[in-house]
Amino acid sequence: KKHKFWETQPVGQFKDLGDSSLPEGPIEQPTPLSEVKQEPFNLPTPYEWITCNMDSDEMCNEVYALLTNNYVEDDESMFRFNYSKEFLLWALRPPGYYRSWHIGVRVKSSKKLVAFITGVPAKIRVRDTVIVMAEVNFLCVHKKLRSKRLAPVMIKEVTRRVHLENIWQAAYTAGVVLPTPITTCQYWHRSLNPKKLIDVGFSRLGARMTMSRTIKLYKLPEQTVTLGFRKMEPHDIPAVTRLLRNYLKLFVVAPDFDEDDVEHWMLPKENVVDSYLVESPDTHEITDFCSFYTLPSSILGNQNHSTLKAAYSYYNVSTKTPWLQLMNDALIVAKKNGFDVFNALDVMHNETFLKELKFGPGDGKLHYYLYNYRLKNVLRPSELGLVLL
Ligand SMILES: COc1cccc(CC(=N)NC(=O)c2cccnc2OC2CCNCC2)c1
Repeated sequence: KKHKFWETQPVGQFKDLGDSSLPEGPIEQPTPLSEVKQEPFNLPTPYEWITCNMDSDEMCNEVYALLTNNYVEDDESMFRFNYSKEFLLWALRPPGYYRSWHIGVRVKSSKKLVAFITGVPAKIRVRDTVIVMAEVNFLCVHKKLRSKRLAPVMIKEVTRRVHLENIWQAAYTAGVVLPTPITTCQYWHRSLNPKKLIDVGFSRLGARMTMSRTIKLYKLPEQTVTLGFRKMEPHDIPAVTRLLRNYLKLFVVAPDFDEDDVEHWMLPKENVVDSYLVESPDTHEITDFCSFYTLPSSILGNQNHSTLKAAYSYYNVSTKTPWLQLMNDALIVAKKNGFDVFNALDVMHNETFLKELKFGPGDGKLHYYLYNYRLKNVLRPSELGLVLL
């Protein structure tokens, strides 16, 4: 039976897809906190829950090792996401985070960490309503424990802990189709180091293309071209917040960032997130913004390379600098910082630059989901203003 678990959950069900009588909004009403299950769900006997204190370097190392060896791989199992420790600390400790939402499963006898799931709180606007949701991420079960039905109980446990904080909605993504996507995005890749990408099998040499012709095709200038293009700094937080809030209004689902959020999510952090802006030389107005996060992938089984250094497009705003020029400057700085590839989803206005800047379509899709919130219609990716890590 497909989706045995998801058919028991308050999510849009495939059978409801045609039913326009169902209203947009929460599927289940909040329950009184006294009625939320107070004790953790039962795990199979050999396992126990552990709340992962990411402030502990030892625990952070264990989480890092579990994900490095057991997290998401591409469809051909050639690459595996290799989130860094500093990235995980950034991703899991935003303003207002709950340590209790960093959930591990370990073997009672050996104390070995064998599974993980997380939530972080986020203010997300859906049309005109701002809702505090949990962004659920990093669901990982050790390769040796797959198909033991651990994932459903981990999802129920993170949901229970989210409910205990009086939060009733969540947002998450998956590479697989579950009931029911609010939108399905195509991912795109822009080669920055085409020789390495072809060596490791990420890309293939185009038909009638030589390696030197391919290198030439993807060549980028040494310097950015936009006057006033510079790294974001702390004093830019108010202006970047205004720019982002004004831009994200355009989308049906988007984060409702305040200055504390912008400080955490957008200020440059080495090896984690890069952000640049365009400050008009005469008026000193901040007119444009671009950002990307650092998510390397382990290369599985290649003699010459062990890591693919990938940049992932994050939030970008163009009000004066043309999209093509702004994003080409982002590619230029990414190349200068040693990234091998620049990835982007076809969300927001990204489709305006993807083809022109020589992005190629990836071979997979990323589906977005809301938990306990029904949308009347599926969204186009260009109506989505939310990028999850
Ligand atoms: C290149 O190494 C990979 C290692 C594992 C999986 C994939 C394919 C893939 N599944 N890619 C994405 O999901 C993806 C492609 C473009 C932009 N963001 C993405 O995912 C983000 C957002 C969701 N959480 C993972 C990172 C690629």
